[in-house]
Amino acid sequence: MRIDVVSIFPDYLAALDLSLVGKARRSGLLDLRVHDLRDWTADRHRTVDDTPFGGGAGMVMRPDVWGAAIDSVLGDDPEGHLVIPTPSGEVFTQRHAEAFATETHLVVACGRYEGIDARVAERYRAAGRRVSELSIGDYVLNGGEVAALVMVEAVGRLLPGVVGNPESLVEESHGAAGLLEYPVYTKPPAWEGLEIPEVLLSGHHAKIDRWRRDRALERTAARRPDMVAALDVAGLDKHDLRL
Ligand SMILES: COC(=O)COc1cccc(COC(=O)c2cn[nH]c2)c1
Repeated sequence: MRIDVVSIFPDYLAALDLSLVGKARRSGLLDLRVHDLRDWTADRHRTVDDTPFGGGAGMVMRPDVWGAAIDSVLGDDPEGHLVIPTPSGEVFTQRHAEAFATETHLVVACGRYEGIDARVAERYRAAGRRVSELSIGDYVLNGGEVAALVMVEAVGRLLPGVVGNPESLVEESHGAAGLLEYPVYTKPPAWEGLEIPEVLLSGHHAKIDRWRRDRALERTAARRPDMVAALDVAGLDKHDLRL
């Protein structure tokens, strides 16, 4: 899989040289290329922004510079999917990460200032290309780079061969079950006077699985009522629903 990230702060993406994503790059599983948007400017000052039509504070990123950059990294690849992190986007979820991990080419455009001229997304949609404007959460960042790090990590770790034990990808928060993760424990069995739940020492796997599912349901109900609403109730037996 190829991912191109375009930013005026390419060094921000240096973290992607580390750990699992870095390993995936070095092993060739992930072809990640980071680009400086200013390489596509045509003026001496390498200008990427200008004042907003209609007035208002702040600056808007120019469509001509972004168009040149995206054309260059998308090339004539019909599979290329343009992803634009933005506070006003659809929420990026594990479902998006799973879908993106099956694709061949993502281009992530990192906006700054007040945003990218809206005609950029419009132009690529009109040209029949897939364009996704995605938010990583309800807060405002100074630019799309942090969101790009989030998305590249969430997608990269799902690529076959990146995570040593694929089993560890299955039983996860926001996984297919749509529940939050249950609490986890390791040695020592007693720490600061705190014990671990007895059932986890029982070796009784059916009871352990039930205990974990109950804790996941409890946590999801307490912390993410929105996820409970989306639960496939039909998939839960009466025992689960007693919570
Ligand atoms: C069409 O899209 C754009 O213009 C994007 O422009 C901007 C402008 C400022 C900041 C950002 C970064 O995204 C977030 O802040 C963000 C994403 N998720 N949660 C917060 C992007």
